[in-house]
Amino acid sequence: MSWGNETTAAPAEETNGDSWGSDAAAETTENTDGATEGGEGETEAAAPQPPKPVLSKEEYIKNARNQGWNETTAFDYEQYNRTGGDNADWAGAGTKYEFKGEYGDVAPEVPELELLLFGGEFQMKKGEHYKNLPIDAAVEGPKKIDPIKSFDDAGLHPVVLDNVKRCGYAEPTPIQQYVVPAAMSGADVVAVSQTGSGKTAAYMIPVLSNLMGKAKKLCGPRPKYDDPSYNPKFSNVRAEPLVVIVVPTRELAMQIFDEARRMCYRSMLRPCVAYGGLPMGIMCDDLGKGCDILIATPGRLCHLMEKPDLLTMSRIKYTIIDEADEMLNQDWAEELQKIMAGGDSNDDADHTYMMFSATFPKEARKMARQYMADDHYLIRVGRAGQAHKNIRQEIIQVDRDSKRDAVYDLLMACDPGRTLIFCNSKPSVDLLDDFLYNRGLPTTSIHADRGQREREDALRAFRTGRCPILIATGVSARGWDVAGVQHVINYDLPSNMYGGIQEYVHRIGRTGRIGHQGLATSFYTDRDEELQQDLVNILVECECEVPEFLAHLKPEEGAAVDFDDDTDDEAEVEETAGEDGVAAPAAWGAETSAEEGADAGGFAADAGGFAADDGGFKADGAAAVSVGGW
Ligand SMILES: Nc1ncnc2c1ncn2[C@@H]1O[C@H](COP(=O)(O)OP(=O)(O)OP(=O)(O)O)[C@@H](O)[C@H]1O
Repeated sequence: MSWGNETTAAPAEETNGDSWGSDAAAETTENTDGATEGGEGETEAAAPQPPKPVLSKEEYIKNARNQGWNETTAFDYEQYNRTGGDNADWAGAGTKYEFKGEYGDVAPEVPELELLLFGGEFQMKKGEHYKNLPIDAAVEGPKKIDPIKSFDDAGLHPVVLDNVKRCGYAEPTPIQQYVVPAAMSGADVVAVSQTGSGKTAAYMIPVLSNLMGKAKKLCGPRPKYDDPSYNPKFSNVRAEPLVVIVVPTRELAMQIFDEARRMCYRSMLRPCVAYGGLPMGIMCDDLGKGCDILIATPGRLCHLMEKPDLLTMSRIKYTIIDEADEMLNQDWAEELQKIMAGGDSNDDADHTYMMFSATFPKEARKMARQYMADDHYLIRVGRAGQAHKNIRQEIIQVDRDSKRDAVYDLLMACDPGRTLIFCNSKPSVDLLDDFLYNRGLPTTSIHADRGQREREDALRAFRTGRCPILIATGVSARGWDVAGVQHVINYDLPSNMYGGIQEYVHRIGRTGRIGHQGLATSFYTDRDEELQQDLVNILVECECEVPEFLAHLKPEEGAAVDFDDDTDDEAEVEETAGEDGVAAPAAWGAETSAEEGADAGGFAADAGGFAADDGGFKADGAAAVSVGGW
């Protein structure tokens, strides 16, 4: 596939990353100064590589075009100071369905908006390797959950069901099968499943469905547009949301806002978004038109909570924390405390809390419990922190000084396609962007020191394929869902200081989403030793090749991988406490099979799957159900 100008507008299906790319990694190691293919011994024995010819800028550009990479797009950074950037709208000001008072129970369709929300050629479609997603679910909670087998049988509000179909969600993913009924029951939920497994819709669908039936009664105030004294400058109302969804990054807030706009289409519920960098004027104007669902980053939300004329949290019924382990991090402690207390609504018995993530280390699990009702559900598909087999992981040993050349060679050896490159520091992002751009590659970059306009433009350029190579710091990329990312490159592996193995799982999870395949290549240097055992464990679990230089860390033939983080002490205690035929809690790391669930005296629940050969799930998943904590 080429990335010429025509291809940038190609439908997502054509660029869905299903190809594993070429054998680029192997080729690269041969091409790269100082980069090695094999073990340390081999490095020492390798003959010195002849120096590479230095090409002129024009020659580099020509080579990049010959390889199929499209034209580079120069960003005029001065422009941001002059005009505020490109002329596209702020993502936070995205158009949404505006329900009018005169509508009856069935609001009319708006074809242009429908096209905008659901017809996006860059919206992700389910991939053909969907059946590779883990299906084993472990559920702990007050009651047995009957997983939903289809959205039609889930008892959803018809408007939500319609919107689910418009999104092209033919059947619920494994995490949705359990979370939808649990959340519809009004219970608190903690849910963990792999990257790209549909956690956003898992909470959005049941929560909006629950509210839609009572929307007329519950919706927050709206300006009195038909009042003769209405004045757009002064007639704004206070935002009184029913749902608050808190996410750690601005880009994720915009993305979840998009999902909320889709699911609220033709309903009375009005979603708004608040994130740092979005001009206060635009944000307040939108909040002032009425807000029922608020998606926000923690800093901006806390800021708004101090302005009671703009926002009250007193009517919140659902508080949802996405990327919960990141949000439970000490860095956010103050904000999270404030948000979870929720102003005057905290004692409201009618208040549901939910937390979601792909990773949930022990420490975060302990903290999460303090916010949840005693009878909350814990729903886990696969192991917490598990990557999945749709991502082929390759680790290349590279000399630290040769990384730039190595990444250039790697890109030039790959089929052009959306590629996300992670560095650990902002200066590294800038330097690498300059280096690759000057070699004719269509790069753009994003990190926390960039202005919001630049960040939005960079992500838009990446999404549309205008700049198919995006270089980023890791933390900002949690949760990103961009169609057609076929390659993730860890230019720097995330050492423990940068989030360690959890961060690695989130980063590589930007590819291989919802049944697509993808490639993740990581450069390993002598500084990455602290990560080596965790890396090998993940590679073995996902049946990826362990490179020769790490082979000594593989578990003995036939031995299970030892994940240090599998169980909670509390869970171990409760394992002996099964009562009335109800199973003890499933350990965090353990796979729970139907047989195991049944043996443990639990309910062996059908995962509600579909035959594997039609691209769906195998119907052999199970849930061990238990009472108590996790
Ligand atoms: N039932 C479904 N059928 C098909 N596609 C779906 C379904 N549910 C969600 N999707 C799509 O799957 C993609 C991934 O979903 P989402 O971003 O919610 O994953 P996630 O589990 O939150 O990932 P991460 O842990 O990386 O944040 C999205 O593009 C979404 O539109």
